[in-house]
Order: sequence, then C-alpha cells, then structure tokens
Amino acid sequence: MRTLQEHRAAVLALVSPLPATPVPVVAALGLVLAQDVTARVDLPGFDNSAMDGYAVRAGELAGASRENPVVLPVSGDIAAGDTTHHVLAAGHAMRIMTGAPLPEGCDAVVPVELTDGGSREVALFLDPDVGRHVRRRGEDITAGSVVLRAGTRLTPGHLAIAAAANLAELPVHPRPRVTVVSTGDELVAPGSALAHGQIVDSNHVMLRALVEAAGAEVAAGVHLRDEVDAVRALVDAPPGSPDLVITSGGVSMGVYDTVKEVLSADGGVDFVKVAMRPGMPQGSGLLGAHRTPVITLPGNPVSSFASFHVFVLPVLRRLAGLDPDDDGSFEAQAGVGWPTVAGKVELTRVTERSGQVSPSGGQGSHVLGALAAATALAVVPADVEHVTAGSLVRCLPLLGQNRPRD
Ligand SMILES: Nc1nc2c(c(=O)[nH]1)N[C@H]1C(S)=C(S)[C@@H](COP(=O)(O)OP(=O)(O)OC[C@H]3O[C@@H](n4cnc5c(N)ncnc54)[C@H](O)[C@@H]3O)O[C@H]1N2
Ligand code: MOO
Repeated sequence: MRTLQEHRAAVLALVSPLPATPVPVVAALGLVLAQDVTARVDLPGFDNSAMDGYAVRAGELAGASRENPVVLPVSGDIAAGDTTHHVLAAGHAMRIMTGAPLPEGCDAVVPVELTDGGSREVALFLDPDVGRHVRRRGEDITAGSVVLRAGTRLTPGHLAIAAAANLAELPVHPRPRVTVVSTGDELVAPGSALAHGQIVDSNHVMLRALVEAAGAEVAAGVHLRDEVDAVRALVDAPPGSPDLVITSGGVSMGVYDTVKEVLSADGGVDFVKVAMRPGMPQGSGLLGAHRTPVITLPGNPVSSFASFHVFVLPVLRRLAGLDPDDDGSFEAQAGVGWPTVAGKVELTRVTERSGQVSPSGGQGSHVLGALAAATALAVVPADVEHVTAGSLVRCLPLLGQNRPRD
C-alpha cells in the first residue's frame, strides 16, 4: 500500500505548470503571473491636482487666511482630461479639477472649500506649503519598475495596478481545463424518476463544483456507463481536449469496475491502494497516445470529495503555476476526542468553531450530511488511533469555504 504522500508525489509528477500565454488584463482575475511585469508609464503620469480647487503659486499666498484672504484673478479652467499645455501666469490662479494636469508654474492647489469659489477672481483663505494637494508624477510607480512578480495570483487590486501601468495583457498560466467523467450504470441525472437501484449522479455535480471552486475550468462533463467501448473512447479522445481528466467510480474490486479494467489494460494508468480513509482505491497516469494526465477517484461520494482535496487540488495548483504545498492548511485544537483508523491517514470531516474542530457528523464514505456540514478535513496521521480532545490537528480547508486562501 502507498502512503498518501507517495501517491500525492506520483500524481504531481504527471504535470508541470501550463505554458505562459498573454491574457487581456480584464480576463486575468485569479490567474497566476508567469513572468515579472514592469510599468509602461509613470504613475501618476503627470503632476496633477488631488482636489477640486485653484492652482496657485504657493509663494503668492503668504499669510492668507479667512480674515486676510489673498485675491487673485482667475485666468481659466482646467478639467480632468484637458490635454492642452496650460501656463499659470504670475499673480493669477486657475480653477482646476481633481486629476487635472497642473499648469506650468503652479506648485500648490487650494481646495474650493477654502476659497469664495469665484470664477473671474477668487479670494483664497489658505497659505499652502509648496506641493500641497499636488500628486507628483511617478510618486506611486516609475516606468520600467516591476509592478507585479511572477507567481502572483491576480486579485482585483493587482489588475488595477496592471491596467493603470498601461498593460493591456498579462503573461499568465492559463486556467487548467478539466474533463469530469462519472461512471456507473446506476447513475441518473438530478431530478430523474429513480428506478429501484438507481441513484443520482451527485459526484458529477460535486466534482464540477470542486473544479470551479479550485479556480480551474470544466472542459467537458460526461457520464459513462460501465461499458468497455465507452471507456475506451475516453482513452482515445477525452472530450474537451483537457489538461487533466478526473473520473469517479469503477476503480475498486467489483466485476463491473470498467474504468480500472480498461485503463490498466491501456497501460498508462496505475491502480493502487493508498493507506488513507476514505479514498483507499486510487489510480493515476497518462491516458492514451495523447498522454493526458488522469486521476481516477473512487466512487463513494465522500471518498471522491476527500481524494479531490488531497490529490486533484495540488495537481490543479501546479498546472496553474501555484505551489501545490501552499494549500492553506492550518492547525486547530480538537474540540472533542474521536477514534480514527490505525495504520491509515484519516481525513475526518470537521467543522471549525472558535478555533476548535469537531467531526461534522457520521464519517461513513457514503454519508453526505457530514460532508455538507464540514468546513475542513482534519488530516490525522496513520500512527494515531484516537484524537484526544485538546490535541492539535492539521486541517485542510475545504474548497469553496470562506477561509482566506490565495
Ligand atoms: N471487495 C472490495 N470492495 C470494495 C473495496 C475493496 O477494497 N474491496 N473498496 C471499497 C472502497 S474503500 C471504496 S472507496 C469503493 C470504491 O469503489 P469504486 O470506485 O469502484 O466505485 P463504485 O463501485 O463505482 O461506487 C462505489 C459507491 O459509490 C456510489 N457512486 C459511484 N459513483 C457515484 C456518483 N457519480 N454519484 C454518487 N454516488 C456514486 C456507488 O453507487 C456505490 O455506492 O469500493 C469499496 N468496495
Ligand atoms: O477508501 Mo473507501 O473511500 O473508505 O470508502
């Protein structure tokens, strides 16, 4: 039997980061930068006003106050977006708006609230320092400087600075595209009339949602019956031409476990037992002549869900250009004690409350109630047989939860 770490290493060895590609800055949210990027312009690009008010020469307003205003003629208006090169004549003020370029000769701005608001001449009540309410060219960023580093997962703030630095496209690792395949003759779509022995294909919905919650894209989603020809067609040409195929079901010891039968014969996929609960039967490899990476997950819904978090998520992170190990794991205190299986890593579905974790309900690999209630998986090492209340356990946050992750 493999350890969880050994199988994780085996699946990670199947992939490398997807090659960098330029993507429009508006479409880059959540993607990972493949190279450092540098500003194309200074930010601000020109000296400009931080206030709606009057452009002045500070030295001409010495001693100005509400009681002793300095009155100057107003020689014009400058709006944001005005591309004319204005010059502030000595002994004059110009009306200026927030973001408008300063006229030559101006070294301070008096906010309109500290004036009488005049349009032909203005009484100014402020004796400003040089540079007051002025945003200097390049004070935020200078052209040619690195604004974002390779490896950054792009947030709205990152996109704002990239756009302001006048970058139309960013070199990123594209979003990994995943084909989700559920297998089994017993499966029908949600909302169907269920004949005896049939169940709803909930793994299909769950795995697609996990793919999206992990920041990847569903290339195609299919349900296959336990038929050799159907699985062989998947080997020959996975729908959606994905970067990764994930399957659920058909990997254990049953006589209708067609995924295992066909994919082992295909030669590219190894089926192994991993010392973990749930999720013992696993498979991975490179599918067919096109060598698309594939991870075969067990059919039991909780097993599929837990296996996704420990095997598929790191692979998606690596494809996306992220560190697979930087998965947001955290330590928490066990709020209660609970028994675990000896000799296998146990992935207990837990809920977190006030910094403590407790099992979220029944732990059978078919029990969806506890899965839906959980916020994390407690990763209990193989040599632990009983988690004692108050001990520290390592936890992996569940995808789609509102915990901070990059
Ligand atoms: N003799 C043995 N039997 C089993 C073993 C074993 O070692 N020896 N391992 C058990 C373990 S552990 C697991 S996990 C399962 C894995 O089985 P498969 O991956 O082959 O999955 P199936 O047999 O197809 O289904 C198992 C279970 O899950 C339900 N299922 C399957 N697909 C879906 C789906 N898309 N949506 C919802 N539910 C699904 C299915 O109806 C079964 O109840 O094998 C054990 N058996
Ligand atoms: O390994 Mo299975 O996933 O325990 O039910």
